Amino acid sequence: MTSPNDSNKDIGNDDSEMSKSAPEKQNSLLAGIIERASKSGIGRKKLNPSAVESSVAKNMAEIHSRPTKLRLAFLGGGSFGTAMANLAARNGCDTTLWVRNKRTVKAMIKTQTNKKYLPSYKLDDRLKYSHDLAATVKDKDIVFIAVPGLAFRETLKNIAPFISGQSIVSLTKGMEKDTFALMSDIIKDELPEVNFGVMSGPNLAIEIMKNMPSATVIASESEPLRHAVQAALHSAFFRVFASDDVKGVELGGALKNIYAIAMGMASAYDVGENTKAMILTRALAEMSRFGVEAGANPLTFLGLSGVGDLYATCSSELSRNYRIGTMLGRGMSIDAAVKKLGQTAEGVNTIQQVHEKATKEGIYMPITHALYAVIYEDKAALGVALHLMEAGFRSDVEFVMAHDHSNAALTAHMKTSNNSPDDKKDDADHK
Ligand SMILES: NC(=O)C1=CN([C@@H]2O[C@H](COP(=O)(O)OP(=O)(O)OC[C@H]3O[C@@H](n4cnc5c(N)ncnc54)[C@H](OP(=O)(O)O)[C@@H]3O)[C@@H](O)[C@H]2O)C=CC1
Ligand SMILES: O=C(CO)COP(=O)(O)O
Repeated sequence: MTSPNDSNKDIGNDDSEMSKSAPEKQNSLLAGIIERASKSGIGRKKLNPSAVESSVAKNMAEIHSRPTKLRLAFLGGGSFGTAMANLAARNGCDTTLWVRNKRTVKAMIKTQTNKKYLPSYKLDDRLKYSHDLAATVKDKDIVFIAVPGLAFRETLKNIAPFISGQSIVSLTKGMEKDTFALMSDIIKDELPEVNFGVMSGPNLAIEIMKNMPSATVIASESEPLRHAVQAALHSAFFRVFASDDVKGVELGGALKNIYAIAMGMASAYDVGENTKAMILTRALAEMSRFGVEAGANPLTFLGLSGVGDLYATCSSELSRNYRIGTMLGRGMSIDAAVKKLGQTAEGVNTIQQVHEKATKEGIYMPITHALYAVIYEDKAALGVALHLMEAGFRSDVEFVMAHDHSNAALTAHMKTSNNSPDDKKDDADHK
């Protein structure tokens, strides 16, 4: 099994990428796509490589010959803010990336790289950098925010004096500490007049920097804002889909971090594919159950921001949440794991928020509660996992067949005759 450190080596040492110019990188990537596309036709209808090539090339040429005139600010110089700002600049938008550290800004201007978070990737020449928050935000069409959830409210308060008609789009996949507020809630609190949206999907920043085809979702009640975000970021390598279910899209991005930690932990125990599939699918059940209680549409969880992002983060060591889980599974404490990671892992706070909220409101979230017990109550992981497996009979997809209470009664009956008082208590907690 690869260790978190091994994966960091992969991430940081892609020197061949650095030495290539942007057109060279695009050409070699295109060649790779064309080669894979033509191979995929073997044994069936053969694809004509030149047709694929000309259609992709036409798409790229169109994008670059029609640069949108959108003026964009991206706040947050971590991996995701940088990756998204780079996409927008490459699409021809007038784009400024705000970074809080003055020295980092100087270094970025000089090297056109983000040495701390994306060290191997040359950023687009047209991307501008600034340490001046007011100047970055003023006179922009859209302000994208990609700071950690714990810094989101403070960032909004700081930009509030300079907001006069700009739209705000949150790229953050977290929750506020202790308030259970999502980023859209914080925007409504701090800037009640503003037009806003949230963007979320399976978007591992490094893969985006490598131009690996990816997709995301912009959710907003405002159709013009949805279209503007699509125009700003859409390219041959990055598709932007639209939704009007803000809550559902945002919760998909925030909740999946919990299960990425669980899956990282499971991987440290070398579990099989059946087990991973069970965790992933029951995680999706928990996410949609929780989402519905919060007013989201359960079908949203079947989209890119739900199952899409859940899959990406639960299966990749590029996910920081997954790496936290792996470290926990190997016996490290949560504090030590967070320190070693040195980057944002929103799931660490989200587990606590969701555990508390679900307990208070009686929402059935067994995986979240189990993970909380292991991380914060020092319960043995294997014992907790066994206990989870012994939980009562339930229906598979609750929106197809509602949970059957006669099964719950049967389970309770079996437990009373077989199990210990502790099990009884836990079972009752879960109803
Ligand atoms: N990375 C990814 O693949 C993806 C991340 N996201 C989400 O984007 C958000 C940001 O993540 P990401 O970019 O990866 O995080 P990183 O850990 O890579 O970077 C965090 C950035 O935020 C800055 N920052 C921290 N605190 C503050 C503050 N109080 N005020 C201003 N800036 C601050 C950090 O600055 P400094 O370096 O000075 O500490 C750093 O530039 C998260 O919610 C994450 O879930 C979404 C999709 C994909
Ligand atoms: O949200 C992400 C990918 O979609 C990034 O996940 P991590 O924050 O776990 O790295």
